[in-house]
Amino acid sequence: MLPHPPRQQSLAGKSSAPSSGLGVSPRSPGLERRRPSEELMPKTLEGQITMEKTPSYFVTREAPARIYSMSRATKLIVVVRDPVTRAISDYTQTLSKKPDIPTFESLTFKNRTTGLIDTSWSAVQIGIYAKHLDNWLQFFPMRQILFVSGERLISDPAGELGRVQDFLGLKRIITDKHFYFNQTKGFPCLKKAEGSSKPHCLGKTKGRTHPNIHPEVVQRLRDFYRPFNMKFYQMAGRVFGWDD
Ligand SMILES: Nc1ncnc2c1ncn2[C@@H]1O[C@H](COP(=O)(O)OS(=O)(=O)O)[C@@H](OP(=O)(O)O)[C@H]1O
Repeated sequence: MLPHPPRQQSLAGKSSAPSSGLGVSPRSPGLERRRPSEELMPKTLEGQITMEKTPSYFVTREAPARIYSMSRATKLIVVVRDPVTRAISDYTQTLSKKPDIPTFESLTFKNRTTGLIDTSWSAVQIGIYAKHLDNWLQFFPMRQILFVSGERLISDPAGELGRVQDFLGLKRIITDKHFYFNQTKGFPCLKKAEGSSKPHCLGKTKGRTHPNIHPEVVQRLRDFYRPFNMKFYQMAGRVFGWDD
């Protein structure tokens, strides 16, 4: 027998495997979190929400049809950030695992002289959000998709999570009171971790220092993404302000 379909799905970011989420999930009543890599999706009972997080789904061509055939009522949450910063972040993550890879600049351009961008490089490709969203809209209406601003998640975590809770039809349990800004980490952290009375920040792999990229390269990428960003704002019904 197939497991009961999850009612909620979350897709964002870089990694291709299901992962434990952003670590900011004080337990809401009825919110279950499991890792499908470890066990099958559990049955979802009345009043419960089942959640799964696989960042690469957002950019996987087959994912919308597969999720739709499992449950067309699935709600989708995607964290998006400025695609230029995202590409640099993606590169930084790869570099930390494989220090011998070519420079960011050489991977970005197909032809450095003409400034032609290599759109087949995944770090560039993933940031073309409008294109990926198009795929999802073939199956799911916009009202079932929530885009969370990666920038606001840092500057106003409670505000962004307020939107998430509303979208899921949950009471606003996570508020400003749950966060503090950790100066050392340079990011918001939880005052109390789940099931503990101690503060909790995300790990060392979140919030790494990015390498300095030549401003000309950054500008060329900004110009490249601008039209896609504009299209994306229109489709998503929210201006993320990446080109201000
Ligand atoms: N509170 C808090 N603490 C630390 N980091 C935070 C936080 N909120 C958002 N971020 C941003 O999350 C980025 C890492 O998320 P990833 O996209 O790599 O996650 S995942 O691998 O897809 O699970 C990470 O990107 P980098 O700065 O490039 O490391 C952060 O900018």
